[in-house]
Amino acid sequence: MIRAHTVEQVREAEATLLAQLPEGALMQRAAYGLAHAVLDLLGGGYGRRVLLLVGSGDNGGDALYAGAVLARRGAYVEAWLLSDRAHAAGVAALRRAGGRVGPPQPSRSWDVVLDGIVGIGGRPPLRDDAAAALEAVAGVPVVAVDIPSGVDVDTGELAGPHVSAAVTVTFGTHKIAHLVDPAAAECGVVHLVDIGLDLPEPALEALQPADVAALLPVPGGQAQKYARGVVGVRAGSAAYPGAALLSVAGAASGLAGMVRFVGDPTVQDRVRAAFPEVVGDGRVQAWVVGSGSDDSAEDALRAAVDDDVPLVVDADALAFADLASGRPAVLTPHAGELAAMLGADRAAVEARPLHHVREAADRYAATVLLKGRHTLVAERDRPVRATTSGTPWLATAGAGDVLGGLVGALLAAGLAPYDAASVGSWLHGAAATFASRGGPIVAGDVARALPVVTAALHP
Ligand SMILES: NC(=O)C1=CN([C@@H]2O[C@H](COP(=O)(O)OP(=O)(O)OC[C@H]3O[C@@H](n4cnc5c(N)ncnc54)[C@H](OP(=O)(O)O)[C@@H]3O)[C@@H](O)[C@H]2O)[C@@H](O)CC1
Ligand SMILES: [K+]
Repeated sequence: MIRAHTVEQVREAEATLLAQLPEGALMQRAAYGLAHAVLDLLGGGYGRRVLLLVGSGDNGGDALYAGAVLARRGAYVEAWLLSDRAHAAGVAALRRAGGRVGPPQPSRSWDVVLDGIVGIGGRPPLRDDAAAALEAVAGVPVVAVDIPSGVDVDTGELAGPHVSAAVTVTFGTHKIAHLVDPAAAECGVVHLVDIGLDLPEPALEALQPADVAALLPVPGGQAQKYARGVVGVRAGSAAYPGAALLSVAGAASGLAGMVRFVGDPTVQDRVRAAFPEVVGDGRVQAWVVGSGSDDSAEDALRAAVDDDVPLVVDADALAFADLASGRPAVLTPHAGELAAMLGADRAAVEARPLHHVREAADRYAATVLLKGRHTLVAERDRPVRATTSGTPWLATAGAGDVLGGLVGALLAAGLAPYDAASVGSWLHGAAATFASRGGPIVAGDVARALPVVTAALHP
């Protein structure tokens, strides 16, 4: 599991550890980890040209000490101090190691910039001098120290000019901005340096393959189809038959024992032709409702709610999500749908996805899965789960229908809504990555890749 903590949690853990260690020890751990990540990125130190952007806090201190390590490895290192209160011992260490301190020489070109402007002590927006420094080095790859300066650490929101990093080297634990967009998209590859912090329950987490493998219901030797769970799909319409086919494709991933389909008769024929294993109405352990349902969405959701089993509420049915409130249910909006559910603007949801997904989980008393580059799953009193599997090629028509069906299958198989949503989202992203191999995909490819990706979890 990748765990992310708030600034306050990190500060508390840091204080405990600082009291037990000699002065400066934590910063030395951080700086060594940082320097080695830079050496990895550059393929060595000798002859490389490194510019440090140094603010007034310990984030700048990390950059200065890492700069000293790099200078001792033969790099040419210059520190551009953005404050006259830069970390004094760090400045002295860099000078002793042969680094130069002062405004950068205009003619010089840089292999890498270390962003030590602000870390977890920064309060966006960045000050003008810091923003001007970033402009001056535009185009040079940046390694962000702890956090790309200018992003909001605890929310993942952006506020004005900020660093776009190739690599972010963070310390002790991930921070929320490393996992939540739009900030997460500015972090590049995130590298965690263990500095020995003892941390509480995280504010946010991201499942890793081993977590998904542990949560996934796997049939035992005595399994039979009904006991493995039956998932029902109420989706599609004469106008949108494809949505039904893709929802069923996700549901028929093999993770539940059986799939039922209920819907428009013409759509039903097409579903049966494409999926001979799918049967008609009857008892289910979970319903998936809404994609392509057009104006039958409300009736379909009411019928599903009457069965009193866990639900996936998707697409057209989200307009009636109140019906699922307080029930075991996963609501699966994209940003536009979530905006409509909350009476907000789509742009506001995209700028503050974490805030809005939490608000929806609270308002609807349900599990809310907000689709996006890093999908978020929120439920009251639980850490939000961010999905980091996936590929940009997954932004394709019908992919959401497959996801809804898949989450429904996991609910039917016995996972609680929070786990079904986050495990389903992870598998969906992993299947997309597998199917894509770096190239374009369609939604059906994602569904077809699900069994392979699932099998790979239990080698
Ligand atoms: N926690 C840990 O376990 C460990 C932490 N470590 C490191 O310490 C870092 C935290 O250091 P920190 O607390 O000194 O704060 P930091 O992020 O350097 O910035 C604060 C300074 O920035 C300034 N400033 C504020 N807003 C600004 C803005 N918008 N634009 C421009 N400037 C702004 C503000 O200046 P002032 O307002 O006082 O002028 C303030 O003094 C952490 O991220 C990690 O790198 C590791 O060494 C070891 C383990
Ligand atoms: K930084």
